[in-house]
Amino acid sequence: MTVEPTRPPLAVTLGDPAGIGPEIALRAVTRPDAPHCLLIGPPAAAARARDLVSPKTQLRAVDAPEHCVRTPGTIDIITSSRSKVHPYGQISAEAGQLAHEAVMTAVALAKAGRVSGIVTAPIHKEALSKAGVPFPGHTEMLEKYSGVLETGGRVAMMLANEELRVVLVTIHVSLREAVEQADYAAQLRAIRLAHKGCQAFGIGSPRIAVAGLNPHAGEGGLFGREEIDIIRPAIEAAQADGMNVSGPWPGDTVFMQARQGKFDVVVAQYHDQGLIPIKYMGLDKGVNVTLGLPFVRTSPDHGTAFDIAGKGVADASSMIAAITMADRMSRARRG
Ligand SMILES: NC(=O)c1ccc[n+]([C@@H]2O[C@H](COP(=O)([O-])OP(=O)(O)OC[C@H]3O[C@@H](n4cnc5c(N)ncnc54)[C@H](O)[C@@H]3O)[C@@H](O)[C@H]2O)c1
Ligand SMILES: N[C@H](C(=O)O)[C@H](O)COP(=O)(O)O
Repeated sequence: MTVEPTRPPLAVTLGDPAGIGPEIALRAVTRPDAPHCLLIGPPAAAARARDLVSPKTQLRAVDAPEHCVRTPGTIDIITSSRSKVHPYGQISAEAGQLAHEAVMTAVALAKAGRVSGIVTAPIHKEALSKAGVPFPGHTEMLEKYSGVLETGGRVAMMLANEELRVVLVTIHVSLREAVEQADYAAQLRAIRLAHKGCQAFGIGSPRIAVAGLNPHAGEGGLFGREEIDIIRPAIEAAQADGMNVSGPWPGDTVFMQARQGKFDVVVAQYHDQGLIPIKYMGLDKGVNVTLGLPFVRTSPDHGTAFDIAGKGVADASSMIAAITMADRMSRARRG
């Protein structure tokens, strides 16, 4: 039976063709209970993944989301013209370029409201860099391509599972740069985006905890003054704006407290401070959400896993969770 879609599909980009992205995407979108999805990526990678995880599925090339028809056993795909097969597990400029192209296509469709949101399979940052793409990851790319920067906005990375939500003050930079970048404006921006992001998840007045930068949140200045000079003033400004925010809390215990229910979200100062607690709870559970965009974007919480690509053993749970969350968020946005 063919069902005419009533709302645009979710765009699912295939990520780096040398990684597990195509296979987890195929596994996720061919589930019987999956929402309507449109794949975007290189045709050879899609066909190889289909052969690996869902050989009976037909891939149908379409040139626009409006031409998608939801048919059991068939998945629509917008393909790039090139169809070379990339060896699994190898960093290459061409694979990075193909991954980048898919994201650009998806963003253009999302900005025009022609897809309900974007779910991105993992890209390899070194491949992206080899391809000359001047962004370390999707988040920075989406901030630029979405037009958010032009309107004076910024985005933030949130990672969430069923027990914990984390928003980062700084993302893909060295630890040294993270300390430099975690200034007053960055603190306030992350707090505000965490506040709005939680509201989008239905939490009216989210309890936001801000983690300190230094051991024991600086221990009154004994281990650094960032908490006193930068983080606390930003928290006070956010409180004056009516947000339910507290801290700076010691980073080694604040995630445990949030998981126990004391906070709805933790604002973490740098990448590994925030993502280790989430990933340690299981790569199968977390979802990466970009806050501050004019459209929905989610992603699994893991990378390209070159070590297992093509072996058919990649766990698609996080990809499935990312698609489920994007579907839920896009329905909530549409009302
Ligand atoms: N959303 C994204 O685009 C995204 C997210 C994280 C990392 N990355 C990038 O991916 C590349 C590789 O990163 P990494 O090696 O640090 O982390 P990784 O998440 O790719 O792999 C870490 C370990 O977890 C395992 N693993 C990951 N996903 C799995 C899955 N679905 N099923 C079973 N096992 C899984 C891998 O086999 C590996 O042993 C890097 O370039 C990194 O920046 C991209
Ligand atoms: N920091 C993310 C993680 O570790 O899961 C990852 O690198 C993906 O980031 P983007 O969504 O910006 O590609």
